[in-house]
Amino acid sequence: MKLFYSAIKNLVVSTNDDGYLIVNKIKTEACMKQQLENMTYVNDKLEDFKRELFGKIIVSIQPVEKSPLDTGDYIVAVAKAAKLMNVPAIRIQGVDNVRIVSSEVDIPIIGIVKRDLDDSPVRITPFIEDVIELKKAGAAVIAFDATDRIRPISRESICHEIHKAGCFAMADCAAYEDGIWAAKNNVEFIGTTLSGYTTPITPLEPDFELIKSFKKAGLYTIAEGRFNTPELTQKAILSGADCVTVGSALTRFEVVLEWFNNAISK
Ligand SMILES: CC(=O)N[C@H](C=O)[C@@H](O)[C@H](O)[C@H](O)COP(=O)(O)O
Repeated sequence: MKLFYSAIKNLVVSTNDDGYLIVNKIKTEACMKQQLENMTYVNDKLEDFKRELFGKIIVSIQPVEKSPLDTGDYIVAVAKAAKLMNVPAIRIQGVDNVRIVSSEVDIPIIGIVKRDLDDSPVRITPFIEDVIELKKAGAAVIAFDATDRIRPISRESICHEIHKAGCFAMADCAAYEDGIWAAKNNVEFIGTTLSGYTTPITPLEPDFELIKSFKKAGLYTIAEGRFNTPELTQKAILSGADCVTVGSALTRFEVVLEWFNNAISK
């Protein structure tokens, strides 16, 4: 990721693969022009993508595990339907699923890998290898757990690796501080994904206060987590979200069926 490039007189300041600053003398004017073009290209791509997402629904396609619907065919079919409905991006779990969807559907993928670790509560994209494999599989954005909890690899390293791979990063946050940390680390997209999932009890409602505080801090905010009705997604946008990710309500058949069953058995 060449986002950090900047030209100062006849010097180019960049970061190497390990995140260290390197200062190079510009040999020719053409070289300087190329560096600036690279920087502009990445920034333009980001701004275009942010505009495409703005005010829209991202669809998270993560079927219930071990369900008959937990198949590549189902995920691809939903991705194709999403594309036909002009959905600007989809969120996919698992390297194989990202690979099959990216080979069959032309739609930006926010990729994640979920793992259940013995020694850490962090589940979403905990390892460097996950980042590398998601990139290879075709993810445009890689989301990761951005909470400050015990974890195998630091969130700084994960974030650095995502940018090094040439992908945009999305921080799955549980609290305001996570979003601020992410913004300081040049994370492009800030999500409310983990709010309510780092505490013993998950509230029924989504976290509208977190959306408001992210927006107030000037962060590009993706509302995610329990936006189960059109009314809640509308309230997310009115609270300042740039876009909203919906998963269960659109793609988890068994979960939705249970909502209906619970309603009539009361
Ligand atoms: C907490 C966690 O692990 N969330 C996951 C993140 O990828 C998914 O299980 C959710 O389905 C997704 O965030 C969309 O949310 P909802 O299904 O509530 O619309």
